[in-house]
Amino acid sequence: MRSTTTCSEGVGRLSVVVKSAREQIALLLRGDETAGSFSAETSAPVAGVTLSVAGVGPVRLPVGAPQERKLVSAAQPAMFGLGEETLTDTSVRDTWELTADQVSLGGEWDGLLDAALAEVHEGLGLPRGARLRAELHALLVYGPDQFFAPHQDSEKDDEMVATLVVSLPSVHTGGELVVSHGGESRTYRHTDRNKIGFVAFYADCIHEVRPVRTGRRVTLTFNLLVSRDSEAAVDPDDELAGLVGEHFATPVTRRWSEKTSPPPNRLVVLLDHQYSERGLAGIRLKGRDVEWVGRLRAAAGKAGCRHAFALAEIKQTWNAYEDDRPRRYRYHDDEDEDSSESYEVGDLIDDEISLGWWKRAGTAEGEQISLYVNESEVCAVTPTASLTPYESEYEGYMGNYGNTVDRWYRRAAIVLWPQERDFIARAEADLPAAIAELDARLNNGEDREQARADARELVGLLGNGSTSLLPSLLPVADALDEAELAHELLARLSGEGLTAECAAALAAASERYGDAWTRRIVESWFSVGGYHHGLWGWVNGTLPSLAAALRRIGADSVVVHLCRRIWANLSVSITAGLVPGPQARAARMAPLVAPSAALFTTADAEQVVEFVAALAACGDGVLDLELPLLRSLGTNVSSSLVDDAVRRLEGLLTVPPRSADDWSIVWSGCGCELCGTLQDFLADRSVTELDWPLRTDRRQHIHQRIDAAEFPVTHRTIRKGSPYTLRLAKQRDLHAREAEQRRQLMADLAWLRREPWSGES
Ligand SMILES: O=C(O)CCC(=O)C(=O)O
Ligand SMILES: [Fe+2]
Repeated sequence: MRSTTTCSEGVGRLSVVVKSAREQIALLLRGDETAGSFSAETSAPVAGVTLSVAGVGPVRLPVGAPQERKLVSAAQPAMFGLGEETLTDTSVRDTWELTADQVSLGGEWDGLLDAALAEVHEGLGLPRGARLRAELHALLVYGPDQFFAPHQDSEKDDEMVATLVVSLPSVHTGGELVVSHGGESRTYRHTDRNKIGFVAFYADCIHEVRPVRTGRRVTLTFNLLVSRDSEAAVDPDDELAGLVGEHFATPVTRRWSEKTSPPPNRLVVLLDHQYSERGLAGIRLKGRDVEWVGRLRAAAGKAGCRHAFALAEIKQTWNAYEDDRPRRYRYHDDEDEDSSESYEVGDLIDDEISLGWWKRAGTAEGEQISLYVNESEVCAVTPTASLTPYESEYEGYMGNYGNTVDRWYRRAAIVLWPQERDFIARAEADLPAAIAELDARLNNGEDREQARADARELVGLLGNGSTSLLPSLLPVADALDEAELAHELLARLSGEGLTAECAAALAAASERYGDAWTRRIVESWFSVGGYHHGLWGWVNGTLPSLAAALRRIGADSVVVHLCRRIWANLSVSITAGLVPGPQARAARMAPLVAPSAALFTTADAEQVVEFVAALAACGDGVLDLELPLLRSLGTNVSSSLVDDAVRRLEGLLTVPPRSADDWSIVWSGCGCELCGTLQDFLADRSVTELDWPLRTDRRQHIHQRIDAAEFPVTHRTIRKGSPYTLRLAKQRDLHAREAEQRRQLMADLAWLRREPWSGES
C-alpha cells in the first residue's frame, strides 16, 4: 500500500508502510518538531473488500450507478449539528446518509483499516504509545450538486481526536474534500477506481466537500478515537529502549536480495553538530544533540547496551548529469560548487560510513579504530545529504555509473551495542586490541570457555590473507587448547605474516595440536597456486631465521612442513617457467634463484635430495635455474644438485658441434599443417630461406611459434600480392652463436668440476 498524494498544497508524509526500528528511532528523536501534520492521506487496493448495506444487500466495489441509486433509496437526507440542535438545511449540507448500523464491511477490510490507521497515526504525529481506533459513523452518497459546506466536526466522544474519511471508488467529478488548519489548506480528490482512499484530519480542522459535478461520490466517515490510558502508559524512554532492543533483535534484510543477515552488532546514531575528539570525549554537546544523547544513553541503559561517542567519515557517491541548458537556467550546487562544471545530481549510488575514532563510556581515553559501518546500522535524524560536505569531487564517466560526484562529510555519532555482544562489537572496530585482550585473559587464567566463545566470533573477521595478525594470534590459538578452533582462527591468514619471533608460539601450538594439525595449517598458510605477491621475499628474508629459531627449540618437524610447502609453491613456478625460448626462460627462472637458494640452505639434507630429484625430472631448460642456484649456494651445496647439472651439461656436449654446411634446427610444433611446414624448413640442412605466401591469421601463428621458441630465424612480411608473403631466413650467425653456447657449456662444466664441492649440505 503506497500513498498516492493528491493534495494540491502540502505533501503528505506517508510513503513507507513498515519502518525499521532505526528509522522509528530517528522519528522519535526528531520529536514533535516536524512530526505531525493536521491531515494525512493514504490508499489501499479495493480488491478483497466487501460491503453490505441493510435494505440493499451486497454492494459491488467499485460502486456502479445502479447500486448508487439503490443506496440512495435506503438513505436519509443527512442532518448536521448546530450548537445543541440537529438540523436539516440543504444550504449547509446536502447529501444522502446511511447510518453505521446499516453498513457492514468485510473481507480484507479489517487488515486494510489497521494498516491505514498505522499510517495515519504516524502522519498525524499522534503519540507513539497511543492506541488509535476507528468507529464507523456513516455512509454518505453525494449526487450531482450535493456538497457539505465548511464546518468543524463535533467531538461526540471524549476520546475523539480526528475524523477519517474513507472514499469508496465510484465515478464522479467534483466533490473534493478540502481540509484547512492554521491558514493552510489541502485538497483531496479520490479518482482511482481500484483503490480506497483514506484521509484523516484533526477534529479542529475546518473542512468541506465541494459540490459533486457528475456521477456520485460515496464515502464512509469514521470517528478516530485515542485510548487515553494507553497514551499515559508508555514512557517515551521505554519506547526508545524498546526500539533499540528491536534493532538488535531484528535480522537485516539485504537491499537487493531475499536473504537476511544476523541482527546488527551496533546502532550508530549520527549527531547534528561538529565536534573535536576532545569536545566529544568531554561530552560537550550542542543543540539538539544534548537531548538526543541524553535519551539514547538512558535507552541504552534500559536496553542493556554499552555506548561510545565516535567520529565518522562519510563518503557519498551520487549520479550526476551534465547540464547543457543555457547558462542562466543552470542549476548550481550551492555557492561552493563541486567543480567549475555544472551538473544536476541524481540518485545516491553509494553511502560509505566508517568510524575512525571513539571514546567508549567508562574508559579514560579515546581510541583510534577502523570500523566500516553498514547502512543497516545507521540512524540519522538529519540526513547527511542535507549537510555541507567538507570536500566534493566531480568525476567524468565512471564505467557503469556514468558521471558521478563524490562528497565527503565528517559527523559525530553515538554508538550503541548490546552488552552481550560487547567483545565482537569492539573486535570489529579494533581487531588487534581484541586479540591482545583475549591473549591477556588467557594468560591470566580467566574463563577459557568464554575466551573460546569470543574467539569463535573472531573467526569471521579474520579475512583472507591478512599478514599482520599471525604473531599476535598464534599464542591465542595455542592457549585456547582446542585444535579445530585454533585451525579456524589461523587458517585464513597468510604464512607471510610469520616472523622469527613466532617460533616459540608456533612450536608450542604444533606440540599441543600435533603434527597433522601443523601440516594442515602450514598448507593453508601457503596455499599452492594462490597469489602470493610477497612469498619469495618472505622466503628470502624470513624463512631462514624462522627455521633457525624453530630448530633451536627443537621444532624441526615444523621446519620440514614449512620447507615442503614452500617447495610445492616453488616447483609450480619452476614448471610454469620452463618455456621453450631461452631468454624468456632465463627471465622466468631469475626471480626463483634466491628463494630456491634460501630454501635449499634451510631444508634438511633429506628434503634437499627430494627437491633435487624433482628438478632432475625436468627438461634441460632447468639448467637456467640450477647453474645460477649453484653459483649462489657456493660451497654450501648438495652434491646431488652438482651431479644433476654435470649430467645435463655432459649430455648436451655429447652432441657433436654443428658442421659448416648444416643449417638444420630441431623443433616440433603444435602438430598443425603450418607447424609441419615450418618444422620441415627448420630441419632442412641446406635451405636457409623460405618465401611463404600466407593469410594474416596463419602468418600470426608462425610469428608466434618463432618468437616463443626464440629461433635464430628472422621473419618478415613482404606486403605485396595476395596473400602477403612471409619471408623466413635462418640467421647467418647460427654457427657462431652455437659455438659460443658450446663454449659456455664447457666453461660451466669445467667450473663445476674444478670447484671443491666440500659442503655436502
Ligand atoms: O464526505 C466527506 O468527505 C466528509 C463528510 C463530513 O465532513 C462529515 O460527515 O462531517
Ligand atoms: Fe465533517
